Amino acid sequence: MANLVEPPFAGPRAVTLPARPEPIRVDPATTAVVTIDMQNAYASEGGYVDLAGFDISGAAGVIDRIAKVLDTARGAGMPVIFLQNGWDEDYLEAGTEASPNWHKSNALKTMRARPELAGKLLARGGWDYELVDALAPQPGDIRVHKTRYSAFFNSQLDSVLRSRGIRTIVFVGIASNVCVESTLRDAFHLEYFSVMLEDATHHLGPDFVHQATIYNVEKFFGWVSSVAEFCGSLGQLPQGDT
Ligand SMILES: NC(=O)N/C=C\C(=O)O
Repeated sequence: MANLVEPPFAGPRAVTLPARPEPIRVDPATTAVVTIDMQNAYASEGGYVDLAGFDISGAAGVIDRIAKVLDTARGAGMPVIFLQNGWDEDYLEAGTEASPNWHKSNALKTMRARPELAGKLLARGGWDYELVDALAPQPGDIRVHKTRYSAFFNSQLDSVLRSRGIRTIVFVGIASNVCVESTLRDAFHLEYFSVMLEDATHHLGPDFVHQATIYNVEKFFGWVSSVAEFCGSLGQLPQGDT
């Protein structure tokens, strides 16, 4: 078996999470689950990425598996944080033509190509921006707004994590190759340990981009595990014992 990774802040409640390239000790007292952009935009028919022509057929299974992860995390006393991507209803936060976001955002491009959608995609307050019904936040869960691919950029995420003593992040959500990977890379540079649950994420684009993200995480930025391994390891802790 590969060497165990045991961060020095892993305390007495830490469990061993089977992961690649090595198993890693995960302590619920210093770990949070960060759920990236599980909004109608990214996971529902008629949402932004569906309208923009991406295949979202894998999203339904991911929603079910994330629900299991969140139940297990809450039972173990780990914070659950939901990121929501988008902008204000006037799209001021999206930037102007002087921003690469204006040119690269497929939501903005889709709305420019289809004026009947103007104001509907990723606008705070609208259906597209809302989290999918099956992952409605529970009391104690935290919601954080983000305006670019990395959830750390210009958001409250770093403060929310640091103020709770969080050092390890378990990543789930959509899309593995865009916002999950962007955020996980920034997490590495901010000295967080990151674990991506590969079957609780879904990608935008061909399957090889998902595989490339898995490779990048495993080789350079963190650890890769699965929903079954996470729920099996963290689920063995006494419920509610924080
Ligand atoms: N949540 C994401 O990974 N988003 C990817 C693309 C976009 O928001 O346009």
